Formats: sequence, structure tokens, C-alpha cells
Amino acid sequence: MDKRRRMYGKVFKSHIFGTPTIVSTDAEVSKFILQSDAKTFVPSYPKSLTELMGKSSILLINGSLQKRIHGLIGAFFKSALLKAQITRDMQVYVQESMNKWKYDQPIYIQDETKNIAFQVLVKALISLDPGQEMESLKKQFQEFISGLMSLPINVPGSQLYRSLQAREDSVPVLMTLAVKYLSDCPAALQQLTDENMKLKSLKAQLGEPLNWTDYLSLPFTQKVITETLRLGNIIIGVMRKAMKDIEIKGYLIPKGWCAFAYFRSVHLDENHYDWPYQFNPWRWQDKDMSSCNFTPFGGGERLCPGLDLARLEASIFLHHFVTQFSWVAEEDTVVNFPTVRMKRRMPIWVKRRE
Ligand code: HEM
Repeated sequence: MDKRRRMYGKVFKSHIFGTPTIVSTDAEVSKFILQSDAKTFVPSYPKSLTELMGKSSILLINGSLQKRIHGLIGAFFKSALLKAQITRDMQVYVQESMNKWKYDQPIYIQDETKNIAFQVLVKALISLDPGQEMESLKKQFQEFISGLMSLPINVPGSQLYRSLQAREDSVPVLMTLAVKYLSDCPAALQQLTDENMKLKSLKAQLGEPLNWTDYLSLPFTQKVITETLRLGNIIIGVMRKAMKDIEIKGYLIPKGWCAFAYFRSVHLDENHYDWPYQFNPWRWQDKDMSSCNFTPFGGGERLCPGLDLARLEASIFLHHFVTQFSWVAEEDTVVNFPTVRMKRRMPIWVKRRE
């Protein structure tokens, strides 16, 4: 057993970026941290990260303001019309990118997916297609943002927009890691390709375009995404500051100390997942998602409002990729710090399917 694994299931003291911090690798303690409200814990990140996010990133705001922004962003991204529009846009951007792919040079998946996801978000936030629900959501969103600008606190709309953009960057990582894990697991790639090919020919026979519910209805594709989120740990954890002395499971977190809920250690704990370092989408077959210590999107009041969107975009990308191309991946490795990414940007050599 390596050193890292010995600390699983524990809580220990550390000094992250010079701040006294309780690091939780224990699923129950981490869940408690996530579910707590702002009277118990508030987000707190080291200065270097705060500067990176911008002081007014929603990730750092508390109380009623955070709830309002969270609700608005949530309503915006949950809307069926937005999903329908994003599906149409994404299909166009994916196809445009893939049409440019050449056989005689490597394709860098990390760059391609970044490009696609960026275009989708810009379109979603700036130039929504007309439609009553969209218009009203857009109006609410814009009024809200301009309202924020007149508040004494510094939460300009552009900042919120930038912080959303920063979140969206995690979607290309999800797509890239899925391609990496599938390249290393031919059985999973075969099953995923079969499932997507079947849907594609069914839709072609019916003469219908694919809509967002079609993409999300593919059970094996969803398992591949879930397993990529578990193994990839795109967000390795979240940090909070204790607003009072807190006792959890016999551990004391003193007031003013930070607590780091380390998702990665829980997702890779062999007490929760057999052969945790193995990419195994089939492990999700009969798993009860509500009780399986799986929190890639956080939880509680700050649960990621973009989670449906992240899954949808990844599903669309994978569908078009595996149904149109076979590929050979060059050697590359996943880097986990300070952010998750591929060391060589995931170069692959593609061949168009007959
Ligand atoms: C694979 C993709 C993604 C992952 C793994 C992810 C993960 C997370 C996590 C763990 C949090 C909780 C942070 C905390 O508790 O402090 C979060 C919050 C958030 N995410 Fe995501 N996210 C993803 C995609 C997105 C997308 C596509 C958007 C929207 C464009 C988005 C928007 C947000 C926002 C606005 C918050 C802050 C919510 C709040 O504090 O009220 N995320 N995300």
C-alpha cells in the first residue's frame, strides 16, 4: 500500500499555502462540510487561488447573494430550451471542428474540446436564439448582473461571466479524460461505440435529428462519464473556513481554521470502490448514486449548477467522436496539480469510419 492510501478515511492537520487546514479524506466528514451552511463554513481559498478566481467569483460569495446567483444560474442552465439550443450549437461546433481534422497530423483533443466548449458558452450567455422563455431568462440574468454592478460590493457582471468561463473549462477536461480512459480500455470503447452507432442509425431511419434527451438517455455513455468524473477528479476538492468551533466524528475543527474536503481521496478509496484506480464504467451498473460517496459536483447549497450541462456537452462530443472516427492515441499522462490536464494535450491520430 502506498503512502497516499494509508491516509484514506482519515482527517489530518496540514498547512495548505501557509493556512492551518484540516484535510478530510473521510467521506462522512467531507459530506458534512459540503452540506453545512454559511453559519458553519464559508468558502475560503488561498490568496493565490483567490486572485486567480477573482475576489468576487461566486465560489467566494456567501449568504443570500450566493443563493440568488446560484438560483439564477441554476434556472438558466436547467432550462429545457437552453439545453435544446446548446445541443444544436454544440452539434454545429463539434462538426465544424471535426471536419477540419486531418489524417496526417496529430489532433490535440485537449485543445479541440476547449475550443468547442468555449464557443458553446459564449453563444449560451451572449447571443441566445429568440424564444419567450429564453428571452425572459436572459433578461432576468442581464438585469441581475447590471443590478450587481450598482451594489457597493464588487461583483461586476464581467467577473461573474469570467468565473462561469473558468468553470466551463472543466468540461473540456472531462471530455479529454474520457478519450484518454477509453483509449486505454478497448472493451469500454467498443460498448460505447455500439450504443452510439445504434442511436445514430435509429435516428437516421426515423429521419429525426438527435435532441438533448436522446444524448442523455444512453445508459452506457452516462456510465463512462460518471466513471471519468470519479477517476479523473477534475475538481479535487473544496475549501471552507470554520465560522465556529466544529466537532465532527470526534475531530475538532477550531474556529478560523480551514477545512479541505478532498474528493479525490474519497473517489479513490478502496473501501468505497473496488480496484479504485481502474477505469471501470460497469461498476455503476446497479449502484445507488445517492449513497455512494460520489461528489464530483460538490453538494449542498453550492452544488454545481452546471452539472447537467457538463454531462450533456460531454455526451454530444463523445457521440460524434466515436461514431465518425477510430483513432490511435499517442503516449500521454494525466497531470493532477495544480489543475487536472494532459501533459501533452492528448495527441491522437484519427481515421474516418467508412
Ligand atoms: C465537469 C465539469 C464540472 C465540474 C466537475 C464542476 C464541479 C463543481 C464543484 C465541485 C462545485 C462546488 C464548489 C464549492 O462547493 O465550493 C461547482 C460549483 C459551480 N459550478 Fe461547476 N463544475 C463543472 C461544470 C460547470 C459548468 C459547465 C458550469 C456553468 C457554466 C459550472 C458552474 C458552476 C458555478 C457557477 C458554481 C458555483 C456555485 C455556487 O457556489 O453557488 N460548473 N462546480
